[in-house]
Amino acid sequence: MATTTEDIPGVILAGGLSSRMGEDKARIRLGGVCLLDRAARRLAPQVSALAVNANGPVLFAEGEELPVFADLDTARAGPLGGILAALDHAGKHHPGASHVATVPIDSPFFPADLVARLARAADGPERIVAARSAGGLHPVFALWPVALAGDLAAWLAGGGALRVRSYLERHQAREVAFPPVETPRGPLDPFFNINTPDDLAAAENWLWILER
Ligand SMILES: Nc1nc2c(ncn2[C@@H]2O[C@H](COP(=O)(O)OP(=O)(O)OP(=O)(O)O)[C@@H](O)[C@H]2O)c(=O)[nH]1
Ligand SMILES: [Mg+2]
Repeated sequence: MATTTEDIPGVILAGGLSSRMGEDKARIRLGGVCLLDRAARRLAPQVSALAVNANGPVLFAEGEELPVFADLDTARAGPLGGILAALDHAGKHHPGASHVATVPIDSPFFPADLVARLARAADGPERIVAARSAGGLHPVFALWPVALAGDLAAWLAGGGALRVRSYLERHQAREVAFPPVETPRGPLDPFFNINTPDDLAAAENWLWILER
């Protein structure tokens, strides 16, 4: 099976607490554009439909109204809670889709060929495929089989580890390696992640370098 991107819906994971940032990361601006709009712009051309997982109000600065859904359980289960909600959403709204693509809200430079390359590595309807770079494994940048919705729900309900990595190991996920982005100031990890105000300042700097 080589999954094509023709029927892979995408979900932006924005359901976290943003505690290290101190304010909702979906709303903070990078180069004048809020992170939610940046993620949507980058993921939209790669997927068949786009939606947002969030546990609070969502504001679309660019006027685009995307479907928004919360975690199924009010107990915070970390990113896996958002991924389960994404599988549930896909099962209801995209019955032909075998996989859902997820990206986090806080990594604005992710590859334009992310979903296509992950999809090429999906060799079966129950295969999870996650992204890797020189910085390590990035388990929230992944393709998730809709068929695993029940298994993931049971794993979380049964007290399974909340670490996404543990779930990937359980299912022998495949990994796809992505190269660094070459810039005049050296290599940039395409999965650079904004968790703190310092990270945001560093991202502003990378954006300036990339847009020169
Ligand atoms: N749905 C959902 N998503 C989550 C949860 N926790 C984290 N995420 C998402 O998982 C991705 C990685 O999250 P982190 O950057 O580690 O955590 P965060 O909650 O955003 O920020 P911190 O509170 O500073 O750790 C982001 O896309 C988050 O929105 C959760 O409990 N539920
Ligand atoms: Mg993060």
